[in-house]
Amino acid sequence: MQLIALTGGIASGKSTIGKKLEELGAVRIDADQLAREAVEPGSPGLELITQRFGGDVLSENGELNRAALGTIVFNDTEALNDLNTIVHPEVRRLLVTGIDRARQNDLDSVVVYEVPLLVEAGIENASEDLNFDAVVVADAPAELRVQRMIQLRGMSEDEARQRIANQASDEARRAIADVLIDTSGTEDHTIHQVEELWQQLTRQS
Ligand SMILES: CC(C)(COP(=O)(O)OP(=O)(O)OC[C@H]1O[C@@H](n2cnc3c(N)ncnc32)[C@H](O)[C@@H]1O)[C@@H](O)C(=O)NCCC(=O)NCCS
Ligand SMILES: Nc1ncnc2c1ncn2[C@@H]1O[C@H](COP(=O)(O)OP(=O)(O)OP(=O)(O)O)[C@@H](O)[C@H]1O
Repeated sequence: MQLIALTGGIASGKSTIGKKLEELGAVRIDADQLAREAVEPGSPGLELITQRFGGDVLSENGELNRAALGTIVFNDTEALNDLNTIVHPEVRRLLVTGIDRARQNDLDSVVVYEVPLLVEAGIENASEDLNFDAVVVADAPAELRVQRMIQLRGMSEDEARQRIANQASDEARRAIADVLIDTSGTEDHTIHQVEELWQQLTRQS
């Protein structure tokens, strides 16, 4: 089994790359998805969030109101740290379960862990004991990512900049990259690089 970390800033194209790798045969594990599972209704994670942030972060049906919580935590570093402390251990547990499952299903599988926060506090320890075979970084300038968030996701410019301000710098991510995928061009350009990466990965195994 090969374990690949796929990281990048918000709206850098991680999902575009992760989905293509999955199409080519990789097992994709998405940290954002695991973070959602960690706070499903009835979960200890959601209970802890309600204790810390109050009932206003729940919607009427008892689910997490993500927009409300996002507005709080992306404007308050301490609140974001508290949220990370609640959610990240459970993400980590779900990740290890996912990796074990992939290994049991196929010893030769290529597992791609798509994780926005690999170099930030909370998740960075992952690289030490998980032993990634390679770290792939989706790389596009922050300004371009702001434009994507505004145009494609309907975010305000302030919101988009706040999200970026709460993440590591492009330089910090580049410093841990074994493979850099330039996502500043067309999607076809990105996909082409992913196909080349897949060829390299499967030649090795
Ligand atoms: C604050 C929440 C509810 C906002 O939800 P929302 O649906 O608006 O965003 P979503 O979860 O889809 O995340 C979108 C992107 O925001 C960025 N982001 C999310 N969480 C964080 C964080 N803790 N720190 C910095 N950036 C973050 C990432 O680039 C991510 O890909 C949610 O992001 C959350 O629960 N975050 C804490 C858990 C976490 O760290 N998730 C990231 C992967 S483990
Ligand atoms: N060259 C490119 N490579 C990848 N995505 C691109 C490119 N050009 C434009 N895009 C668009 O930019 C957006 C990138 O979103 P994507 O969900 O792949 O990023 P992400 O890094 O997973 O974001 P998030 O951190 O929010 O999960 C998509 O809407 C995609 O269509």
